[in-house]
Amino acid sequence: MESLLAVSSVATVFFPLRPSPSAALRSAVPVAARGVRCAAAKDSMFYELTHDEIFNSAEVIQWESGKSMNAIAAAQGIRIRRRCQPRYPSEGTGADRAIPHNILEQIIWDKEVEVSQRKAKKPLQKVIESAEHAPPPRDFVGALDTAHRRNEVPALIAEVKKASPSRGVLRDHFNPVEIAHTYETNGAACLSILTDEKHFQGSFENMETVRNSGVKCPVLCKEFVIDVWQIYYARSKGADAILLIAAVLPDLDIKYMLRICRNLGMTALIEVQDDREFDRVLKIDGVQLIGINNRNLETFQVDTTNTKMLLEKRRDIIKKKGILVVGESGLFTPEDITYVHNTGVSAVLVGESLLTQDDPGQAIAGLFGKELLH
Ligand SMILES: O=C(O)c1ccccc1NCC(=O)[C@H](O)[C@H](O)COP(=O)(O)O
Repeated sequence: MESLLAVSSVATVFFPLRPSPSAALRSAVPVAARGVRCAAAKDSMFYELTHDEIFNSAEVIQWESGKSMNAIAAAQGIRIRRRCQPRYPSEGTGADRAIPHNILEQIIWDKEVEVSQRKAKKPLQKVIESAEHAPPPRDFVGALDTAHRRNEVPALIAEVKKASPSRGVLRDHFNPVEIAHTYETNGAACLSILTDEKHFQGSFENMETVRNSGVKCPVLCKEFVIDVWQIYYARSKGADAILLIAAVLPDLDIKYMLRICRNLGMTALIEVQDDREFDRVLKIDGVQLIGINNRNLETFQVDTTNTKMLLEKRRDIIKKKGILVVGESGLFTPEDITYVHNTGVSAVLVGESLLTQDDPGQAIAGLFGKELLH
């Protein structure tokens, strides 16, 4: 344990934005070290990681042997770099670090600044305490599964987003509560609510207001998670599920964040976009829900054949593990829905094609070619 505590104090003191060797470990240790004694922390943050889980982790061994966060991530095929202060000369400080390579990297760099500011205002311990007073979490996967069986088409996760980097403003008159209610009335199984302010014009306030407005659908916090603080914060605002993006998070972060979600009663929707990410995620125990994004978050290109290409090779393992798969992005017509359904998805995540219609809820029947039943 000593070694871990030492590691943690280095990370905490010198690299406040550094989310590694994983955000998970760095966040875990200070909580324990500061003697947080609330139930959530006791159950999920520290005490549940066994000695073997911590010390057999290849990532920790790499980290302790001097590899940087970005080097560990790159070894897993992750191209998104963290803009933490360099710890080793090999991380570089040159011009290549000053300019993000793509929009996802820009979003993550902005998120590092945002999260550190939010944490300064409301430290983890306070957020954990707030999460204990949130409304009880709802069963996200159960709602999808039930809706899928009932309607014999993929269950709908209907997205509430005002704008996106690829499309700009989708809807001038944007009332998240109104949109959420019309989605629910017209058969959405779950809601996805963008919380990123800078790039999507979303907010945690939107999500909290919708969750407290009388909707019954479970709510996904559509956020760019880089730190466990965000998971507790999302729960404190009523989220039932949260997005974890494999293109951004190394395996150890995903494992640890999954564990935190489980202990909070939340579902993690783990998003993949290519073969490598899919295979990484399938090796992680306890994954219930995987989203295949048809949109390449680095180039914005949308290609619905991505779902088919990735799923057809992995049907057996998905079935064996009982994982529910969500087809995400770029779905506009009943043919698109049938196409991804035939590839094996049980749910779809749809934003733009609904939000650009006068009544996003009524647009659901047009998208599916029939009305969805509750
Ligand atoms: O939508 C974007 O431009 C975008 C850019 C960078 C990162 C994420 C982005 N979108 C998140 C999503 O994947 C979508 O909001 C979601 O899957 C719904 O897609 P759509 O139906 O195409 O709005």
